[in-house]
Amino acid sequence: MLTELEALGWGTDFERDYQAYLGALTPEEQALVQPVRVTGTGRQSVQVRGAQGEEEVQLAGALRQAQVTPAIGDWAVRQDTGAGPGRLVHVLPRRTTFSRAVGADDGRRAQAARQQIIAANVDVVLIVTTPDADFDAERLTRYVQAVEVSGARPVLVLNKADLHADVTWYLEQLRAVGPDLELHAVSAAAGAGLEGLRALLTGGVTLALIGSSGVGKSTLTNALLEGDVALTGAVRSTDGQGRHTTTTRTLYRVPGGGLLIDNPGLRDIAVWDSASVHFDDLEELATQCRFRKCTHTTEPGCAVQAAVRAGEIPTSRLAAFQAQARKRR
Ligand SMILES: Nc1nc2c(ncn2[C@@H]2O[C@H](COP(=O)(O)OP(=O)(O)OP(=O)(O)O)[C@@H](O)[C@H]2O)c(=O)[nH]1
Ligand SMILES: [Zn+2]
Repeated sequence: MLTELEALGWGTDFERDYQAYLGALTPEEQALVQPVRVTGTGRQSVQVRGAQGEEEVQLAGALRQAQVTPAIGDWAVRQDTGAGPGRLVHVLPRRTTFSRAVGADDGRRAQAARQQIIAANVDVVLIVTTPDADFDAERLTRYVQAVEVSGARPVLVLNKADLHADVTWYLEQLRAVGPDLELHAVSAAAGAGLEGLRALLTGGVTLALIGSSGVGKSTLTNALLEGDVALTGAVRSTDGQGRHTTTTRTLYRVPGGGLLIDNPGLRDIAVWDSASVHFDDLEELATQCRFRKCTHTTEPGCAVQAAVRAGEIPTSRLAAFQAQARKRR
């Protein structure tokens, strides 16, 4: 049996970072905090879920000052405030991130450009396509690369398989896109082939869907969630000062297990900028390399190479990390 936190995607990596955070607190302070996952985001507040259930919380002043913006899927630290809703005091390092540059072309200083995280800690991304005029193997290859760079695992899904008696040609094309990738042919509308996708959602796996408009992402989401959600659930509530607030919940628990993020920004893969990915996990690992200026190529005692060899980090993600580091030098 999974604990409530594990069912939300909690694991040893987050536990380690959380313990490190606790280490800097007094025992009195430690007693006031719990880990929570961000399930919805709004202008002034975020929706979180932890062992105690779901709640809307405010950001601590220190987080605002540091311009830390919790993203959907983030693991964060909630602190009791004594009365009323809690507040978020810390965001744990992200394992995977999808981000895009914002503010770069709004006519103001280029330095004002910053990264907006679209989603954090996604484990598996379904790249959805259809056996029709939308099918484009080259575009699918770019999707696969973008997903690998984020640190998540891409899975190919041919939806609307019911459109043809025989989809063999499409499946062959998809196999060529990623010979090692898991591949599923489904019909979301007919509910066919969904067992294979449900099998991906064991434990606390977090899934997201991408693909062009009209390939059936909403239909697939509804099928996986068994119509169990008020889709694009706007959560209206009243904060500690009696103000009305709205957060948009986009991380859902799937009835049979696992979690699903359905986020408009994530759908719009056209705006993804792989040069702007964050590498919190790799930067943290690099602090354990024997040499401070390790390039993570052939140095002995390289913690990053060790993680790649252990299969914890995809090679493509390390390559993207090194390319970004070269640009900075
Ligand atoms: N034949 C067939 N049609 C499907 C299937 N799944 C979805 N559709 C239809 O395809 C159309 C688009 O489906 P959506 O789920 O809205 O697609 P989407 O990817 O969410 O589109 P956006 O919201 O624009 O990104 C709808 O008319 C669905 O009924 C399927 O398995 N077979
Ligand atoms: Zn190294």
